[in-house]
Amino acid sequence: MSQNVIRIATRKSPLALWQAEFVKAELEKFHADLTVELLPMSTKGDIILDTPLAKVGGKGLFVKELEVAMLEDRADIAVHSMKDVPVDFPEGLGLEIICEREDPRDAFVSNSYKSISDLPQGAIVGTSSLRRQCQIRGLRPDLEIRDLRGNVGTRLGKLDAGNYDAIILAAAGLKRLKLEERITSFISTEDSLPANGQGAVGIECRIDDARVKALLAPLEHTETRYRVIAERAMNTHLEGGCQVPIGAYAEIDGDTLTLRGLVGNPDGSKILVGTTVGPKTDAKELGIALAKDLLNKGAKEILDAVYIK
Ligand SMILES: NCc1[nH]cc(CCC(=O)O)c1CC(=O)O
Repeated sequence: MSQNVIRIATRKSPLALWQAEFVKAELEKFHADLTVELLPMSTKGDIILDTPLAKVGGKGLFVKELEVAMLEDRADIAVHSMKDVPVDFPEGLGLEIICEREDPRDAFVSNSYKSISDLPQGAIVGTSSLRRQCQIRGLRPDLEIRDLRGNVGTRLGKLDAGNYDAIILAAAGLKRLKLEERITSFISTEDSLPANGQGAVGIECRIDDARVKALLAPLEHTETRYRVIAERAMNTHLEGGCQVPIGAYAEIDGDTLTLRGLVGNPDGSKILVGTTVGPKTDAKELGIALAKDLLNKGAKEILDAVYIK
């Protein structure tokens, strides 16, 4: 590849394109003579739209095609929402960069009600995330959760069509798409612990590509990396894919990292929580320690029951 071009493999959804454009702008800001090209493509996860995500299964539904493009040298990098990035990477590829995190919270969106607690008895809430479903049902067992698929615009359209009383989306996605005014209220991380990596964008590339790695280096955000490493380590140790009711959220104060974790069942009748605190440089160990703590409390039985369904 010519010395001053970087090709970004990206999904075609508005959010994926926003993220790719964001990385393009950042790269061009740091490297005045660099040309950044976007290579938009469809992934299996974009094509299978009529099946609930939890049933489609398969890690990396949204990333495989992008990875093949990098391995075949049709693209140099791929930009991902960290919460959708699988644990393992194909040989030759790695997650080189984690960019600064956007708002990690879940957002409550409704045309009629102000918040989860404002919803009437038996109201219908849209989400396809077992993690969100579990925590909402934990707060309000009377609510009815209905599946909600599609990209952010499609989901808002289904709310506006009257199919739901409220829907839950990641605040980061709405903010990035300049749809922040659709957020009725933010759900605190106490009421809905975010998914590991939520709100953070990561960049994958060929691990032996020194040229690209040097160009990407200024986009790294160290604090976000520690937080995401801790969250992902917890998830990995629990053997959680992206479609399980697991929440993991780390915050840093000075050199101290506090990681909170949650495992539950989809109907919210069982919810386990735990916290670990330690030096941020031990991020991975803190994540594993919290996973072990949750397993000791019975997380495995809860997760096994979810996987069987
Ligand atoms: N699961 C899809 C997905 N992947 C990343 C985001 C939002 C942005 C982010 O978390 O970085 C979303 C949408 C949502 O969960 O509402």
